[in-house]
Amino acid sequence: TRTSRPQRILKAVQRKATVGDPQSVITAIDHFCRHREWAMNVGDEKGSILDSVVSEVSPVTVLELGTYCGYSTVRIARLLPPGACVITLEFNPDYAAIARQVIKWSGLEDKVQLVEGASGDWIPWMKEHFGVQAFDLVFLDHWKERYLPDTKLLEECGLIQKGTVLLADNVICPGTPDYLEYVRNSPRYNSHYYRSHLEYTKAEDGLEKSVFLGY
Ligand SMILES: O=C(NC/C=C/[C@H]1O[C@@H](Sc2ccncc2)[C@H](O)[C@@H]1O)c1cc([N+](=O)[O-])cc(O)c1O
Ligand SMILES: [Mg+2]
Repeated sequence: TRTSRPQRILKAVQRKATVGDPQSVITAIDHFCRHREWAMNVGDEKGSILDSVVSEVSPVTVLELGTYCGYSTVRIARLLPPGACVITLEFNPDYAAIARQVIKWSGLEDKVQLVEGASGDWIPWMKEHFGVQAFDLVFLDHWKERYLPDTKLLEECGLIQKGTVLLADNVICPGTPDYLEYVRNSPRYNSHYYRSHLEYTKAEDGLEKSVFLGY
């Protein structure tokens, strides 16, 4: 049967990128998705905003919800200092298998912990299983209807503390209205919208950065 789109993205990485060079992996995926087949990576334009937030926060522990092919995982991990890591949750085993190979090709496997499973099942175990005290940065890019329930779950589990930064993709397209309403109206978050475009297109989209102010 036909290969899957994630398999074709991995092939593009293996053909065009240099092992151990994360930037070449990012460039290969962006070129493939801009000129061959669109795919739901955060992309180069929103990716630059993601980079600036990661650099500004300089996080020790990052949680990514929704790995897909590992594009944003590589973008985040390449900016982390030694000792810092990103835990990324992926529900689909086929996507997870591709992402592991993309992350390995970039040479960043030591900074990444890819966990197969659903965010709702894994978040309550984060402290016990990974020894996480609280996340410095959370990148939300999974099922859009899970953004709000998972944020509330992270709060309940004490994984969001004063200063934790939430960065959410697709708050305009496909859109996460209930999440946006929550973080923008809650007195416990300071929110900012970074206007941009849906990856590889001219449609509007953006990232919402929300800093937790504590209880
Ligand atoms: O639907 C989108 N993203 C959903 C992403 C979902 C990813 O997260 C898990 S679900 C999961 C992972 C972890 N825990 C629970 C569920 C899926 O297996 C997929 O890898 C999307 C759509 C568009 N678009 O234009 O249509 C653009 C984007 O940038 C998008 O991110
Ligand atoms: Mg997205």
